[in-house]
Amino acid sequence: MRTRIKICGITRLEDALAAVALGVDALGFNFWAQSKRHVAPDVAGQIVRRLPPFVTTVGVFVNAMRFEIFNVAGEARMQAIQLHGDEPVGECSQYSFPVLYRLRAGEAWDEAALARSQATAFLLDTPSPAQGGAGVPFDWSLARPEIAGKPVILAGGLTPENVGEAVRRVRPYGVDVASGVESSPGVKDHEKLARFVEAVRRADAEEER
Ligand SMILES: O=C(O)c1ccccc1N[C@@H]1O[C@H](COP(=O)(O)O)[C@@H](O)[C@H]1O
Repeated sequence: MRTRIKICGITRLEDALAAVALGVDALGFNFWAQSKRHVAPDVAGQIVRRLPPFVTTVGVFVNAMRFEIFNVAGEARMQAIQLHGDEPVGECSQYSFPVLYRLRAGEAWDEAALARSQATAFLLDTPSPAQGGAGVPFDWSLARPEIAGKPVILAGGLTPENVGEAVRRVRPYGVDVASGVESSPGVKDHEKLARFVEAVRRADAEEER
């Protein structure tokens, strides 16, 4: 299986186009005002208008009100949303968008509630005082390819150097990275992007042999 790749924290068109040219599957736009990678909805919308088809745009929200999520996701032309705060998992059913729901690795989950939920996938991230994007990996033995029958997207401190090992060990549906492919917050390093994608593809190819 080809591991899907999401590059999160896009704030600039050139970074979005570089990631797409490398064949990534999804781009994340962070609408949490306190994020170092925050992007205004109109700026995100202008970037999205310049993207080719078949690239999923994901709006990242932290404890936002429903009406704000609908307004921002609409204006910025998001195709999916990521709930990355303390939202209860039942909140996923309130949206017509596919929802990536963040789980903190190592916490005790109510698997039955997760299975009943309308989450499309679970984004498994490092528990951290910062809501996300801290660049800190967690113990991957806590991860698995699926949780409650839904695909897992592995996140938290992934880099071009460690993502191959992460994919080999966890075999997640997808991987997600923000800080590990940056030169500074919100600015992607295109060489790191290329090495990240290549490391994932190499791990995928090893699995196929
Ligand atoms: O990136 C952020 O600033 C951020 C802020 C608030 C919520 C989520 C955020 N990013 C998400 O966190 C994961 C892990 O980031 P990193 O790779 O460890 O830097 C990232 O994949 C984003 O989805």
